[in-house]
Formats: sequence, C-alpha cells, structure tokens
Amino acid sequence: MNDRQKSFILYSSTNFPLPQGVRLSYGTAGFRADASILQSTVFRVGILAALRSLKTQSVIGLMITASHNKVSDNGVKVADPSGGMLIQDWEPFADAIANAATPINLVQLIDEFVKKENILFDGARSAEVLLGRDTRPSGLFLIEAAKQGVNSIVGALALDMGILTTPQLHWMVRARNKGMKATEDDYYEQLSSSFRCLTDLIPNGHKINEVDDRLVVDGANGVGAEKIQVLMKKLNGLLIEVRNTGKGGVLNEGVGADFVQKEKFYPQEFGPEDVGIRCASLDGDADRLVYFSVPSSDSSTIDLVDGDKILSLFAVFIKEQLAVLNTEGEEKISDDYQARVGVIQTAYANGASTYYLKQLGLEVVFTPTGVKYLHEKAAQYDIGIYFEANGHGTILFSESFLSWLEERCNELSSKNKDSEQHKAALRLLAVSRLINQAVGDALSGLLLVEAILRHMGWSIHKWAELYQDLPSRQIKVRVVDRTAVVTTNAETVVVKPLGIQDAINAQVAKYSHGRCFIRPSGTEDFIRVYAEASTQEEADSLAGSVTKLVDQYLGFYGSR
Ligand SMILES: CC(=O)N[C@H]1[C@@H](OP(=O)(O)O)O[C@H](CO)[C@@H](O)[C@@H]1O
Ligand SMILES: [Mg+2]
Repeated sequence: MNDRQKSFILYSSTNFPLPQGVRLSYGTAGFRADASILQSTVFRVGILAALRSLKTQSVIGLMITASHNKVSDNGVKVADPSGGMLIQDWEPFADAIANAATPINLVQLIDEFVKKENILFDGARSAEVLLGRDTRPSGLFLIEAAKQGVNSIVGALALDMGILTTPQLHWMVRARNKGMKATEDDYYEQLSSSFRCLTDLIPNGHKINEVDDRLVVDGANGVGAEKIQVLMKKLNGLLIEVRNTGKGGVLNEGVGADFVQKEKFYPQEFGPEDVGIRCASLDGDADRLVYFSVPSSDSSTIDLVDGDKILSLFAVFIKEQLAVLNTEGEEKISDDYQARVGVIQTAYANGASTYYLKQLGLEVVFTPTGVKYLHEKAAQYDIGIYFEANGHGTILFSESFLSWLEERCNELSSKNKDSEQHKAALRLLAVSRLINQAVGDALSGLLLVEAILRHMGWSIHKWAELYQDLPSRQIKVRVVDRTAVVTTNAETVVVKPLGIQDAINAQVAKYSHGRCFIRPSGTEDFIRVYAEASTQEEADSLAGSVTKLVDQYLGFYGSR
C-alpha cells in the first residue's frame, strides 16, 4: 500500500472510532450487535469487502442485517464472488480489524494483510462492492459507514442496491460474477419463469382443492413481506396472503420463522381461525423458511413443517425426477450419468428425518452447525441438498451435471418432446434455476415447495405425514466459559471437558431412541443441549439430566 492509500484509510477511519470496551467476532453469521455500536465495524468491513474484491478481481457483496434478531440489533456480513459466505480464511482478519483500537493500528493490520495476501494496488485493478440492507431503521446510517469504508480504498466502487433480502444480494453477486443478468427485476423474472415452467409440467389430474390452494405467509414484519408481494405479481395462479408486513408490527417480535420453529406456536395475526390452512413463515431477512398449520381451533400449538421436512420434500422430488430420467426404454439417453446426490444435515436434524432419508436410499452426511459448513459439503455433489432444521437451506447443482443435463434435454427434445424423460430433464433444469444457488432463500424455497406440492397433489398434511418427528427438547445453559466445551464428529461428541461424554452416554442409554448432544453456541453465550427420545416426557427428562451434567462439569449459572 502506498502512503496515499494509507493516509486515506487513516483519515476516513477517524470518523468511525471504536466504541470503548467493545469486542466483536465474525461468527457464524458475520458481526452482530446492538446497532448503536456497529458503525466502526461496518466501516471496517467495507474496507475488507473492497480488499476482497481487489484480491479476487470479482464483485463482492456486503449485507447489513441481523436476520431474526431484535430490531434494535444489526449486523454485517460479506458475500464472496460465488455468492456464498466470505471464505473462512479471511475471518481472522475480519476479527482483527474490527477490534483494532486506533486508526494507526487499523492501517498497520491492513498493510500487513495486503502484503501477506499479495493484494495489488496497481491502479489497473478496480474493486466493486454491492451493498444491501434489510428494513431495520439503523440500516440507513450503517450503509453510509459501509460506503465510506469501501470508498477509502482507492479505485473501489460501492453500489447501493437498497433494501433487499439477504439471499437477493447473494444472488446478485453470483449473477454479476457469472456475467448473467443481475438486477432485482432479473431475480424475480428468473424465479417466476422457472416456477411457471414447473407448474406447466404438472402431470394432468393432479389438482388440489380450494382449501389446500390457499397459502398465508407470515412476513416477520420484515423485508421478505414486501419482496414476496412483488414476486407474487409476476406469478399467475399463485395467490399468497401476506400477514405481518411491517405495518403496525415490530420486526421479529412474536413473528417470523425463528419464533415459529423455536416456540412451536403460531405467530401474531395467526390463530384458531386458520385451522387447516397452509401457512409459511419467513425470518427477518428472508433466508429461512418454515411451514406450519393450526391443527384445531382449541389447539395451543401448531403442526410445524421444519427445514428437515422441506429438505425431505425436495429430496423425494429430485429422486423421483432422476429415476424418470434414467428409465430404460425407447427414450433411453445415450450417455448415462449417475448423478451423485448428497443430503447434508446437522446434528439438530430430527432423527426421524435422517432415518426417512436413508430409507429412501439417499446418502446423508453431517456437518457442524452453520450454513457455511453445509453449503461447502453440498457443493461436493452433483446435487447437494442441505437444510438446517430451522429452515435455512437450498439445493446446489454442479456445473458438470447441469451441462450434461442441458445436453440430454436437447437430445430428448429432438427425439420426443412429450416423453416423460424429457419432462423430467426440464423439471430438474427449472429447479436449478428456481432454487437459489448462492445461499438459502425463503422466497425461492417457498416457490419450489409450492410447485412440488402441486406436482404431487399433496396438502400440507400429506406432506407433514412423510414421517413423524421424534419428540425433542432444546435447552440453553449458561456456564462460566462455554469455550471449555470442545466437540468432534459434527459436534455430536464432546472431547473436552474429559469424562462428560461418558456421563452423557450413560444417560442416553436409559432411553429408547435416545439421542443427546451438547455444543457451545456460535451466536450466543450458551451451551446448547439437544435431546430426542420416543416420548416428549423422555426427551424432556434426558435433556434435564444432561443439563445437570453441564452444570456439574462447567459451573452452574442457571439454564432456560
Ligand atoms: C440450533 C440453532 O438453531 N443454531 C443456529 C444458530 O447457531 P448457534 O451456533 O447454535 O448459535 O444460528 C446460526 C446462524 O443463524 C444458525 O446457522 C444455526 O442453525
Ligand atoms: Mg436470516
């Protein structure tokens, strides 16, 4: 870095002093904190995004959101050139600059990093960062901080894309870097045209009745509520009633996918009068999706259709289409290709879903919690389907599989356009265009669910009955130091503190279908205890006894 560049950063960073006593870390989902202390962090992440763009010679994304957290919080995360999360190698640098005490320290850290990464400032290169934010009021001043951060790198351009869902920004970054159409309108166009393609290919006779046709969406009083209404205008024949649109309600307060999945209770503006209706819930930045229905008018709980069941629905459909494509017969395709399909889950996936998916003959693998791990694993397959139980997930298609599929589709089309094989190939191609290839996306996920339910002729109840969830219980336990817990095997086995895993095993052995694990949360100061068993009482009791073990081994601070 030359002196001019250094003094540029030095000068602009004096406008964004680090608040006293603040220590932040780029966790599972970027930096998150009370919005009032985030300006310096966002400014610095703006610098990081510009450097990442210089390094990769690609467009980078910067999103201001705190997802399902409360409205007074905010956060910032970076989208890499592929549209995925920031490469993990850069996270320590993000941590270091976010916590640099003075502008001079900051410049020093950047200078060292630029040398280490061999980032060239030769004037021939430029950097471009797309900025997006959710509907939080604090997004307005934080986006200004981000712009100044980007602009403090000579030759870097910050493009403010306005209010977007997180997946829309990731989608745009990916599309820009692939030289594809990349505006917000292009996003709606791609989703709506591929949805139409899927519904046009629905086999005759699969009609669902009027009640099952109705879909009501909880927009979490956030950005997804507005965007889904824009999308809906482009779709013929899919009527969506949107509630919790932000007018009158507070973002994520008693609403949204996180609330619905964790509390197993209907969100505000929903209730007994919605018995039997297919309902869906988005989170605050619309990258999570769950479905639910209200079983009866006197019920105090809901029938939750979580990320595991969305995954299962997608897996059933993909498997079915692949089987049709590979059928022996007149239209047998010349160049057979056995697509490697992988299903990726975390330890929080309900055991019944894993059992179901394995019974279907699918390869199921586990990764640690956090979509960056699931996404990375899914990218190793021709078709990688991943979901967290909380509703974040997508389906990734490999480039090589897609180009094979396109060729086969052309071949089949010239032989017999109406063949079942041709239709299956068209459907798989449409899924690859509909479902967001960059990151989990509630809007594209919702359209795929809707298309598949129509294809199958299934109601939400029929879908919910794919398998019966095993009763489970999650408890958050506060301990003296949660980093004292070290896990292995996709977080299912504790290696430290010594002895606790044997004690957990001894408890689990007492229950039929018992399963239990503990891990430190990556986003909150808690140890999470997860337990599953044949009955709710047993799951509660197993979680309770393991909570006691956590208190015993790690120091008691209280749990809830
Ligand atoms: C049990 C659970 O829901 N964990 C969530 C939560 O992570 P923790 O590390 O468990 O705090 O937040 C992550 C980011 O949103 C999400 O990826 C993950 O699924
Ligand atoms: Mg989210």
